[in-house]
Amino acid sequence: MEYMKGIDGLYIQEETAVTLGKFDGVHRGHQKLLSRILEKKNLKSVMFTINGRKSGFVLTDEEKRFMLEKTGLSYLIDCPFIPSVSGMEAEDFVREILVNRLHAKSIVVGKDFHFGYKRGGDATLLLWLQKKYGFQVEVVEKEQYKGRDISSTYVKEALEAGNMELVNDLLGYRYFISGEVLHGRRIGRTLGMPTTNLVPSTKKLLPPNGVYLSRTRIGEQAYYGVTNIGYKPTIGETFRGVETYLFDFDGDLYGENIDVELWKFKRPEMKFDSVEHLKNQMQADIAFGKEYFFEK
Ligand SMILES: Cc1cc2nc3c(=O)[nH]c(=O)nc-3n(C[C@H](O)[C@H](O)[C@H](O)COP(=O)(O)O)c2cc1C
Ligand SMILES: Nc1ncnc2c1ncn2[C@@H]1O[C@H](COP(=O)(O)OP(=O)(O)OP(=O)(O)O)[C@@H](O)[C@H]1O
Repeated sequence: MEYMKGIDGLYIQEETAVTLGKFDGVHRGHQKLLSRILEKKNLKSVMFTINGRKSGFVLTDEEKRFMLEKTGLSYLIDCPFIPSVSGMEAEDFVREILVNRLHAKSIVVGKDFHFGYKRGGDATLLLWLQKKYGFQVEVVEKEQYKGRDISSTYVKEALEAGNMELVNDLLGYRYFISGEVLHGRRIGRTLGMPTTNLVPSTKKLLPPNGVYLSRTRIGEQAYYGVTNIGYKPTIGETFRGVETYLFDFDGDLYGENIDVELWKFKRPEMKFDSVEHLKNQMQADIAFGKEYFFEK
């Protein structure tokens, strides 16, 4: 997969099948569009992403790239929402970008897709322009879950509520947090519970602080465990971290990149009056997690 940022110098020689949108989270609805462009074997597949926000993403840019890399997508275009793009009239965008620079022969969008200056363009306009510019448009019905259209907004609502089962159903894969394993204060070790600490990107949208049942991917391996998200109020930390106790793991992970999938919310993070009480609660969390993963 080739990654391209911005539209300066943007040019793809080959003929393409393009899908357009924000694509935060690459949820099940987005995946439907993606599979349509990937089906067109005689065309290169292009995901044209455009997003104006600076933070609060279900997937960070790196995580999105990691996910899309595995799908066989040919090109990922990351276009900032700058005036030279957002100010373009819809048809100008189609002609200048999609036709002249990307050689789009197939365009796939969801039913409610809007683009161009003041969201002036939509799927109907694209259908209208098919003949004039020699491409074919496919307008995809919205993928639903329990009677509601799946959208990034829906995923974010579920995430903010800590409803990981719903988040994961909407995404069609398990929500995860990527990062490098850093050194904690090494108190975990003295508690008999060594943990992996990572500090997520400030752009990453996290569920509420608390303890979650998790599965951590490390290269080709995966380990079940329990993860605490928060500031560790008992010992008082200055940053919001993601800390995981891995079941049945013994080794050194400092410096490794890991992906922590969150499966289920267990309890909110709490401030304990002693480290001993915290330790007892952590042991109870671990016992709960082991029962969930290994005895269900
Ligand atoms: C499963 C689990 C649950 C935790 N729950 C809490 C909590 O409720 N309150 C808290 O202050 N810290 C909590 N922590 C964080 C501990 O304070 C932390 O693991 C310990 O102090 C070691 O930190 P260190 O890795 O920086 O040495 C939890 C950690 C884990 C792994
Ligand atoms: N549930 C869905 N089913 C099919 N297509 C979808 C679905 N959701 C979005 N799309 C399409 O995927 C593309 C990217 O969508 P985009 O990320 O911009 O919106 P969204 O997922 O609805 O998020 P938001 O809630 O931020 O509007 C658009 O073409 C959109 O119409």
